[in-house]
Amino acid sequence: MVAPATDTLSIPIIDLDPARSGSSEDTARVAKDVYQAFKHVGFAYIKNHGVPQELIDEAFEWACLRSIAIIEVKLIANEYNRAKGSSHSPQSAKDKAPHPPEGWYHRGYSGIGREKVVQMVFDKEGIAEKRKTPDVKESFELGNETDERMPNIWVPEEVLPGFRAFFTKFFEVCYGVEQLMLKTIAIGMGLQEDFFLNYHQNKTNQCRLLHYPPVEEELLRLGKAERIAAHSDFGTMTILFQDPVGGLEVEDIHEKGKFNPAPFIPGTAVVNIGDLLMRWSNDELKSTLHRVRAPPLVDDSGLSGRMTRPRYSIPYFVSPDRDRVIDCLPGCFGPGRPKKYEPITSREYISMRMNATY
Ligand SMILES: O=C(O)CCC(=O)C(=O)O
Ligand SMILES: [Fe+2]
Repeated sequence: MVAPATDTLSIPIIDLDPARSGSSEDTARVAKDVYQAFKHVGFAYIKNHGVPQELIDEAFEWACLRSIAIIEVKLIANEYNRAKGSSHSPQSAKDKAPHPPEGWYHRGYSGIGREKVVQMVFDKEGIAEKRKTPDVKESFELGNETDERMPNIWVPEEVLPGFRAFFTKFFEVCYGVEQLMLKTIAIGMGLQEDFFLNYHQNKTNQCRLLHYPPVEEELLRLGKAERIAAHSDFGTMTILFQDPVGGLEVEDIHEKGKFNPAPFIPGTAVVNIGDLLMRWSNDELKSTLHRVRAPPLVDDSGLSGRMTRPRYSIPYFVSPDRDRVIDCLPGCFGPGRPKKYEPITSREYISMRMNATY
């Protein structure tokens, strides 16, 4: 059943449960809703997605308290250090897992200002210009434990015991959501149900722990600082868990440049289509621009110098296996509907976009 999130917000809420446990008619109904959402909005909220709430809570606990946040980690780390008689500071813990200099090798910890998300800007000068307005965020990236091209870069076990084991499990559970979504998208598009699954065998996905520290609200509103600038995601789709703070905004499909809030809705994850699936479908499914700005004001007292609350989010980026060629899907081109894009491998496209952000 699809329900609008609010009167003004066009992102539908889709219950995945019938597609998991219902009849083939139930699955077909969910698949139709998923297809409509991605065709008309590019975004959907999914509920009964299959990631238990306790696991999500624990993931945020790691992100907020034990992993990447600076202030909170200090407290935890100090307690931990006292107990262990060791001398790790939280910053040095993060510095023990640094993101490599190459943009494409997207693993490990990136401090504030390290990554600057840009939208289709690839020339050096253009990128340098964009970097003048930094993204005020820090992140930790991890992927499939068996990925040989991009091995994970973990904070050492003795510094953050249990972190690696937890996120290895979390990553696998998210893969289950991915599989269900890929199946419903394929059915919704009239393809064999395992069509996309066959392109996503190697779990070349990426899970990211994002922390946007407090920043002066006015700087965000004036565009002098950004949390994450307007961009489209690169791969097949993104499954995003967000905290209740808010700030995620999605471009209105009918009005370029107008961004609508995508607030936290308890019990849901946000799913959006990435560029590769848009290319694959000859633009039938939309890779919609989105960004993170200041969360909505609770009271607009106009005080300057006011700080925003920190925001945490955990996106799981789904990409096709690296060597697979993404070419226009059957049924998405024909007489009077030419292919809009050249075929490209998943690796080529994603590396090109990633390299522009570091
Ligand atoms: O923090 C968020 O909600 C958005 C993150 C995002 O869009 C991204 O990392 O691509
Ligand atoms: Fe994104």
